[in-house]
Amino acid sequence: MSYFDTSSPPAKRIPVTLLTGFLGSGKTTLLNQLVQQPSMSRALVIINEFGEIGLDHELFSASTDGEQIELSNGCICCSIRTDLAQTLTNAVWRFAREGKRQFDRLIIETTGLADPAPIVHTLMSETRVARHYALDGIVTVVDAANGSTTLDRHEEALRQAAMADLLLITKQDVASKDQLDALRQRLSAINPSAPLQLLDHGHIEADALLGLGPEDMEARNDDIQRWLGEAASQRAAPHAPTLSPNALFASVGKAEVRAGQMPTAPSPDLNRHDDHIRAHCFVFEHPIKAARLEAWLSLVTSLMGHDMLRIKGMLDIEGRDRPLVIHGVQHLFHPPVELEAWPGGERFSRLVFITRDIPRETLEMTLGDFLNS
Ligand SMILES: Nc1nc2c(ncn2[C@@H]2O[C@H](COP(=O)(O)OP(=O)(O)OP(=O)(O)O)[C@@H](O)[C@H]2O)c(=O)[nH]1
Repeated sequence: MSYFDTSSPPAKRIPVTLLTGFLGSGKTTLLNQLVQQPSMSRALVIINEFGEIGLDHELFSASTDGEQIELSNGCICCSIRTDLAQTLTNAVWRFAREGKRQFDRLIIETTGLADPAPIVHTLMSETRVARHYALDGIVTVVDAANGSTTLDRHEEALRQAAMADLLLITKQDVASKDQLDALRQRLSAINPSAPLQLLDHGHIEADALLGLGPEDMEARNDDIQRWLGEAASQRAAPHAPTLSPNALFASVGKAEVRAGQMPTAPSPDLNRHDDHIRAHCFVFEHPIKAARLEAWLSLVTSLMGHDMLRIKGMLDIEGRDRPLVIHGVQHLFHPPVELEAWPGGERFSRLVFITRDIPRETLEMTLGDFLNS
């Protein structure tokens, strides 16, 4: 499949929101609030539990119209992926009346210990699932009081934060201001492209969680900038290391950019526990040759896919007038989306990578080699 081929846009599929977050972070509390809202009235909810007792199932007050299914005795990220695929495939006819599907949106609440990646793979690469469903966004809930400790101790929590399209911080009422500030900074360093929002006992407009992928932003050009992250809206400083006459490189953290400083790597202190996870932003001033970038993406994602947590980009491709938006999770890419116009009239390519244990230099050198070959 070409990363840049927009000739046959996919048929409209059921958008899926993956709701993740560590144990006790507040996922079910949020779901309980969400399903009361009108925009969720035709949502099907799948709750994955770990262990034999379906506690969440009992705590969850089902919406009046929405439906829910419980998957238990395992975690969808590992042992019951096949169950998930089967459940999703069956749901299309199981929740239908007179040949009409009764839901038009799906929310999957994962267990607190789930790595989102295998679930995303099931959604995007299992043919029978991908035919009906499309990932809309990954929403990760982080507890303000325990979040930092959890990120220190649990790789799963780090991956959940790194892969998110939206980060929601819960329990601010029981956290100190210092705890909250430190967590915000840390999350921004781990995943500069995900907006952060505070949640009070799960209260939030459901719409804030929907349409997080580029497809829905086509009509809202300004949101693309947010989707890519503030980091990606910054052109590299004039003296930033140069890849080639055509390419400038920057690796920036949201905090630094917000403060209006020069783009630099996040400070070691901020990232001391998260050394493995890094966000890298590449900025290119001149049009890119599609075949070369595609060959490079294909190589790096096949060699390092597991550690290439997210890839987002808005590209100026040679021969195209409009911006092309790409969006990948590990080695899987959503169909590319062509936007009507360049946001803010600024025509240049931005690529953001959130990686685990992939040094900036590796990306920088190989990308430079491919683009200049
Ligand atoms: N103080 C406070 N408590 C909250 C908030 N949000 C959730 N909680 C509480 O945190 C506890 C855990 O919330 P849940 O919604 O069950 O968390 P969960 O992520 O679904 O938990 P698991 O199913 O174990 O992964 C519950 O007692 C909630 O009432 C909040 O904003 N403030």
